[in-house]
Amino acid sequence: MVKYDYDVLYIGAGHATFDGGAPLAKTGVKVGVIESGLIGGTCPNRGCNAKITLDEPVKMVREAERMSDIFEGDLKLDWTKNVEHKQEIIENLPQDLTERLESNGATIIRGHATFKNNHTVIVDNVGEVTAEKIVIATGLRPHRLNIAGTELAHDSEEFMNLKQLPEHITIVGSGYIGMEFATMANAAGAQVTVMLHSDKVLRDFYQPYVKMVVDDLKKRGVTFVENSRVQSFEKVGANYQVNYGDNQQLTTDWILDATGRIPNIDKLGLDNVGVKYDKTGVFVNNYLQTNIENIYAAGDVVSNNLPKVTPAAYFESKYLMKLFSGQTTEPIDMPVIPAVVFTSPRIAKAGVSVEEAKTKDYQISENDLANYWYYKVDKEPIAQSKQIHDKDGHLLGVTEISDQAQDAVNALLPAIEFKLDPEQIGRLTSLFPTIGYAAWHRA
Ligand SMILES: Cc1cc2nc3c(=O)[nH]c(=O)nc-3n(C[C@H](O)[C@H](O)[C@H](O)COP(=O)(O)OP(=O)(O)OC[C@H]3O[C@@H](n4cnc5c(N)ncnc54)[C@H](O)[C@@H]3O)c2cc1C
Ligand SMILES: NC(=O)c1ccc[n+]([C@@H]2O[C@H](COP(=O)([O-])OP(=O)(O)OC[C@H]3O[C@@H](n4cnc5c(N)ncnc54)[C@H](O)[C@@H]3O)[C@@H](O)[C@H]2O)c1
Repeated sequence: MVKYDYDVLYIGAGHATFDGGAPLAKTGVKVGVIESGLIGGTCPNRGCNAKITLDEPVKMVREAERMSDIFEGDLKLDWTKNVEHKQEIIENLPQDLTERLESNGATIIRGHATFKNNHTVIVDNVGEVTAEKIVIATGLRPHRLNIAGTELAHDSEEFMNLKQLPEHITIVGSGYIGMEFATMANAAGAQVTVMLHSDKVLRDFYQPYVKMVVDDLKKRGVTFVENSRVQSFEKVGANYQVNYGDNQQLTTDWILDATGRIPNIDKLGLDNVGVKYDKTGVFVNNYLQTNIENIYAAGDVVSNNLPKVTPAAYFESKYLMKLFSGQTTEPIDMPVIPAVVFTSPRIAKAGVSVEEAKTKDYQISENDLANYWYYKVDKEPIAQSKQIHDKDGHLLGVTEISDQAQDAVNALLPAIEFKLDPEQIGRLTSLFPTIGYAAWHRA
C-alpha cells in the first residue's frame, strides 16, 4: 500500500531543488516539487542569469573605454534595449526547467506550501500533499527597511525590469546587490548615491580590493554616504526624498532597498511541526536534516556561514539526491565554495582568506597582474591577486581583483579543493594564452 503521495517533496523550485531533484526523479524516486512563483526560483529569474545579462554590456563599455585609443567613437549603453535583451535570455528558463523536472519524472505542484504535520503540507488551491521526506528549499526574499515610506523603495528584481533608467538612483546597502547594481546603473548613465549602514562595503571581501572598486566608482561619479542612518522615504512631487543622518535630505528619482535578504520561512508553518530555525534560516545537521527526522533543508534557506550563492545550493541539492537515492550514507562534505561580486572590476575569492592567512604560518604572494602581459592585452588598470600557500606549496586560497577574476579563480579551484601538491599542479597544462594560464602567475 502506498503510504504517501511522494517519496520526496521539495518546497521551492530553485537551484537547491532542481539540480538534484531532476536526477533524483530519474532514479525512480517519486518526486514532487511545490512552487508558488516561477520555476527556477531566484537565480535564473531574478538573480544571477538576469543580472549577468544586464552586466555584459557594462563590461564591454568598460573594455571599450580602455581601448579608446584603438576604437573610434564612443560606445553608449542603451538601458531599454539591455533590459529587453535580458528578458529574451531569461523568459524561457522557467519552461526549460519545468521540462527538465517533468521529463525526468518529477511532478510540479503550483501554489504556496504550509506544513500541517511532518509528512503533510497544505498547498493553496490544491489541498493536502503528503510525502515520506520533505525538503525545505524556499530560499530568501528581500529584506525591507522598517522605516516610514519603505513601500516607496524597490528591490533588485524591480531594478532589473526598469524599462527606463531613472536619472538619479539611491541605493541603500553596500553588499553584493548594492555594489553590483551601483556599477550597472552608473555605467548606464544614472547618477548613483550609495547609502552605507556603516563605513564598510562588501564586508566579506578583501577590503583593500573593495577600496579599489569604491575609489574607481567614486571617480566615475558615484557618491558613497557612510553611516547614513536612513530614517524615512517621502514622495515629494515627482521625486522622492531620502531623510537620513542628522536631519539631512537627498532628492532622488528611484530608491533601491539592498539591505540584505531574509529566509522565506515565516508563512511555512514550521512551528506546526517543530522545525527549529531563527532569523538566519533553518537549522540542519551534517546530513542537511532538520531536528525533525524526515524534514531536510537545502540552499539559501539554511542557517550556516556559507555565502548564499548558487554553487552552495547546487552542491547541497546534488548531495540530497545521492542521500535519497542511496548513493551515499555519508554526511555532506562541502567543497570550497567560491564567491564573486560582479562589479567592474570583479572581486573573486576561494579558500583561505588573506585575513586568515595572516594569522597562520602561510605564504601570501602579492601579484601585480596589471603589469603582467596577458592582463595588459585588455589594458586592465586594476588587476591584482593574492595567492596563499602552505610551506609545502599547496595552494590554499586566492583572492583576485580584475575584470576576469571569476575565471581566474575558477581555474585555480581544483588545486585548492583537491589540495594538489606542486608536482600535480605542474601537470595542469592550461591552454595558452588564456586566463586559465595567466591565473597561475605569481610574484
Ligand atoms: C539579484 C541577485 C543576484 C544574484 N547573483 C548571484 C550570482 O551572480 N551568483 C551566485 O552564485 N548567486 C547569486 N545570487 C544568489 C542565488 O540566486 C541564490 O543563492 C540561489 O538562487 C539560491 O537558490 P535556492 O534554491 O536556495 O533558493 P531560490 O532560488 O530563492 O528558490 C526558492 C523558491 O522557493 C519558493 N518558495 C518560497 N516559499 C515557498 C512556499 N511556502 N511554497 C512554495 N514555494 C515557495 C520561491 O518562490 C522560490 O522560487 C543572486 C541573488 C540575487 C537576489
Ligand atoms: N554575485 C553574487 O554571488 C551575488 C549577487 C547578488 C546577491 N547575492 C546574494 O544575495 C544576498 C543578498 O544580497 P544583498 O546585497 O542584499 O545583501 P548583503 O548582505 O550582501 O548586503 C546587505 C547590505 O545592506 C546593509 N544594510 C543592512 N541594513 C541596513 C540599513 N538599515 N541601512 C543601510 N544599509 C543597511 C549591510 O550593511 C550590507 O552592506 C547575498 O547574501 C548574496 O549571497 C549574490
